[in-house]
Amino acid sequence: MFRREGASVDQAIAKADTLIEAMGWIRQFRGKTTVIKLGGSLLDDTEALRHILLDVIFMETVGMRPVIVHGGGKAINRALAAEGIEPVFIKGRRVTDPATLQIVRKVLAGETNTMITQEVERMGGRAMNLSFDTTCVLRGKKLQLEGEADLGAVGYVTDVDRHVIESLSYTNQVPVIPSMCEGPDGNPLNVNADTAAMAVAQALGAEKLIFLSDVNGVRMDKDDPDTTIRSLTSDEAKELIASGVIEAGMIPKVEACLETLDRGVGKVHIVDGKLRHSLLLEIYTTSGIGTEIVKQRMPIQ
Ligand SMILES: Nc1ncnc2c1ncn2[C@@H]1O[C@H](COP(=O)(O)OP(=O)(O)O)[C@@H](O)[C@H]1O
Ligand SMILES: CC(=O)N[C@@H](CCC(=O)OP(=O)(O)O)C(=O)O
Repeated sequence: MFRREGASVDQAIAKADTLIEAMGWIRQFRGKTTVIKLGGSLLDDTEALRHILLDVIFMETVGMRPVIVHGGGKAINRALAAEGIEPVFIKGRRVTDPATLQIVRKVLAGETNTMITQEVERMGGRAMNLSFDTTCVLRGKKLQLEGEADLGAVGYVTDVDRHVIESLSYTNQVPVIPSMCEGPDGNPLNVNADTAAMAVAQALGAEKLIFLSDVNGVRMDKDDPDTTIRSLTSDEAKELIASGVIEAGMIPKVEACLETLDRGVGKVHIVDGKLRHSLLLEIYTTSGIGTEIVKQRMPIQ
């Protein structure tokens, strides 16, 4: 005879309660675009990546419109080392000579882009790679940092083909975009992935831009997770860059946040992608997680 187990019914009710609780924030973000920047620091961690992509598939399934922009700095460094090429960075940007550019293209627009897209599909989602080599959606110009040496084939995005990206979102596919753009002469330029994500978020009028990295936000001591700063204003962030507290790969990330805020987005978050379900936590908790950067702090009433 069939007998219901009390405990399993209770569990099922708890799960149903969770779904109902989620309804508010699903409604809030349904039909809205969230740009997720996936740092190369995370892409090596298969478990973390799997959980992030599951969150992305969930978001897409409930009608949010996630768009992935990814880097791959660590994988590029490995591929360069295999060829005996020493990486050189200026203010967090890779100096990109022709040999380096070839490797960046193979790793970013080729291997990494394909791997993320295939992983989404393998887990039951639908994704489309919008790589420089397949469907180019980012165009730009060569970047020259003020007072710094020539960076080579490094660019910044000036034009985003939002119609291609949106048409994928509207047909329930997750666009996956590597951080390279086409220069004015039709040749590829290497773009820092944080700045590429910023450009995409602005062009799409995204509701949110989330930087997923391997750290739980901006820290006073970059090696000490207990020194994470929960909230920073633009001015405070600039001071931390000037004083050297924010360095290396965190510089372009924070600069991208500042520029996004300057264009009218209310808040940008830097979140630890290794924390399980960090994406969903970021979206449905009021205070968010990681470091939030705001233009100005609201006065306490
Ligand atoms: N003040 C800081 N707080 C946190 N991380 C920092 C800070 N300054 C430098 N970093 C470094 O920035 C790294 C994140 O940037 P990056 O390596 O480019 O990551 P991603 O691949 O996610 O873009 C961290 O792993 C950390 O080593
Ligand atoms: C110009 C420039 O620096 N391009 C970056 C692109 C990849 C990237 O930004 O990857 P992360 O997100 O892992 O840092 C590079 O070559 O490393």
